[in-house]
Parts: sequence; structure tokens; C-alpha cells
Amino acid sequence: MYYFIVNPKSSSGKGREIWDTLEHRLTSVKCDYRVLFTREKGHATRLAKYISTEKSPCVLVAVGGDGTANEVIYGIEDYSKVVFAYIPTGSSNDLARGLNLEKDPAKALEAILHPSSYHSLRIGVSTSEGERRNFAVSSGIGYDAAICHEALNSPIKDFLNKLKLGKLTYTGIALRQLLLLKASPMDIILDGEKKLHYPKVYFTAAMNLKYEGGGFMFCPEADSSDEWLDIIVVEKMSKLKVLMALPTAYYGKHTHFKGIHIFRCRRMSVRTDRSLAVHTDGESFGCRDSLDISLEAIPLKVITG
Ligand SMILES: Nc1ncnc2c1ncn2[C@@H]1O[C@H](COP(=O)(O)OP(=O)(O)OP(=O)(O)O)[C@@H](O)[C@H]1O
Repeated sequence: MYYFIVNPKSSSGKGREIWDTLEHRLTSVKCDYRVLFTREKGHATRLAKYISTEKSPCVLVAVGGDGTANEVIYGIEDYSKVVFAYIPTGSSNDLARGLNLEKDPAKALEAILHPSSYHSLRIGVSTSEGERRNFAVSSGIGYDAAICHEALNSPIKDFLNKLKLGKLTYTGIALRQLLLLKASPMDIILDGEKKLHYPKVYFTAAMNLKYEGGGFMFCPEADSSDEWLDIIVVEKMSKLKVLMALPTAYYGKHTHFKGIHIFRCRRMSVRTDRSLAVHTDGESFGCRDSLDISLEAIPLKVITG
């Protein structure tokens, strides 16, 4: 049985239109399915929790942007009871890009109805002050999260999505946030052993997949099926240099810049002297001065083709 959790408001309202086309196909092939529409932030998590506990085993399909996929995964209580699938209808598409999923919704649906390949996706966990969030793509603190926080409430995103230029939202906001950006001291501990102190950090992100922010390949070696988190720390650069490094990150060539560090670990703790924006898969996890990141022990089975 297929359960579809659809965010009709994804990609500034286009999610509903895309779903109507997909549903036409589902009814024509007489597929056994149920659809549930999200009504507000956090609703996809509640729906996924209900389906994965009451209706499993099943295929649980998130239809929306990275935020909807994140909320659905966060709601799955027991990864061994569901197969997860994803139809991207958002603007940043980092989950689909990172897992090499079909980006065209109609083709993605065909792959889900006739699956031939699966991926064991290790899910990341961010915790802070007793709260936790899961992530499939990445979780970051500082500049990258400040961009996400602004994008979540941006009228520019709606406007550019309507012009099919949604990806530009993040570029525009990234430039604005760069002007406002203040570097912060950060203490970073990797696997409880390696202690790092950087006096002027712009951001630190734990990457489960290669891309975040709509295609920035921040950690070119990240592999979500392994037991490692790939970490990027960007520190002690002039803003002009950050501006020069950012476009090269689309191709993963930024790692040669002095001040950009890449690490691998199973656990990371970050401490700062003031609260900074935090994101999980581009969704806000508030502002925090402490953040602990690790990976779930059991992988989630994902249809990839
Ligand atoms: N019915 C709804 N009305 C308003 N917001 C919703 C609704 N359903 C879900 N949301 C929220 O919409 C936000 C954005 O969703 P999502 O990420 O799926 O789409 P997107 O922003 O278009 O895509 P992307 O993240 O790839 O840019 C999420 O925070 C989600 O919780």
C-alpha cells in the first residue's frame, strides 16, 4: 500500500497542481493508495508518525520540497517498518540531487510504482537543549542556517518560484546575509576526541549528502549510506573571499580555499559564545549556542529508481 503525504503549498503553491497530475496517473493504473495533504508546518511529521505506526508495512511517499521530506522522515518511528520514497516538488531539491533521484515528478512516480533500486539512508540527528530534529541532507549552524531562516519567510522566494527561478532565492539571500554576517568563535569536538577552536567561524555544517542550499556541493565526498558525517567549517576569510568561494562550491572546488576545512566524524559537538541560527534540511531549528550531531543506528530504506 502506498501512502502519499503531499504539501500542496510546496514551490509556492505548485505542489497541489503537480499532485493532481500524479493522481490522474495513479487512478489510471488502479494503484492502491491513500493521500493526505499537509495543512501547516509540522503536520507532515504527525501524519508520518500515524502512518508508520498504524499502517505499516507500507511505502510512505513525501511529495513536496526538502522541508516536507524532512518532516516526513522525522515522523517515522521505526525505520524497519516503512520504505520511504520522495517526489520533489520544491525549489532547492538537495535531497533528490544528493540521492540522484528522478527530479521530474511524473518520472519519479513511475520509479516509485516500479522500483528497481534502493538506498540505505543513514539519518542524521541534531540535538540541542533537550530538543532534537532529524535530517537527511544536512544540519548547519551560522551563515548557512541564517540563509535558510530568511528563505523560509521570504516573499522573494514565492515571486521567483512563480518565474521558475526559485534557486535564485538562495543566491540572493546568501548575498544579503553575507553583508550582515558576523564571524563567531566556535569550539568543535569531533568524536569526543578531536578538539578544535576557531576564533572567527562563518558556519559549520554536518553534511549527510553532498549538496545543500539548492546545489552547493559543500562536502563532495559525503555518502549517506556510510557511517560518517562529512563536516565543513568555513572560517577566517574576508567576506570578499567567501563571495569568491561560494560559486566554486557549486562544483565542489571550494575545498582548496584557505579557511575552509573538511572533516569526517561520527559525532560532532559545537559550542559558540552566542546563539546562532541552526537548520536541519533547510528548516529552522531555532537559534542555539550548543549543538550535538550524530547519525541514527538503523538506516531508512529509500526507493531510488
Ligand atoms: N498546507 C501548508 N501551508 C503552509 N505551509 C505548509 C503547509 N504544509 C507544509 N507547510 C510548510 O511549508 C514549508 C516548505 O515546504 P517545502 O520545503 O516542502 O517546500 P518548498 O519550500 O517549496 O521547497 P524547498 O524547501 O525545496 O525550497 C515547510 O516548512 C512545511 O512545514
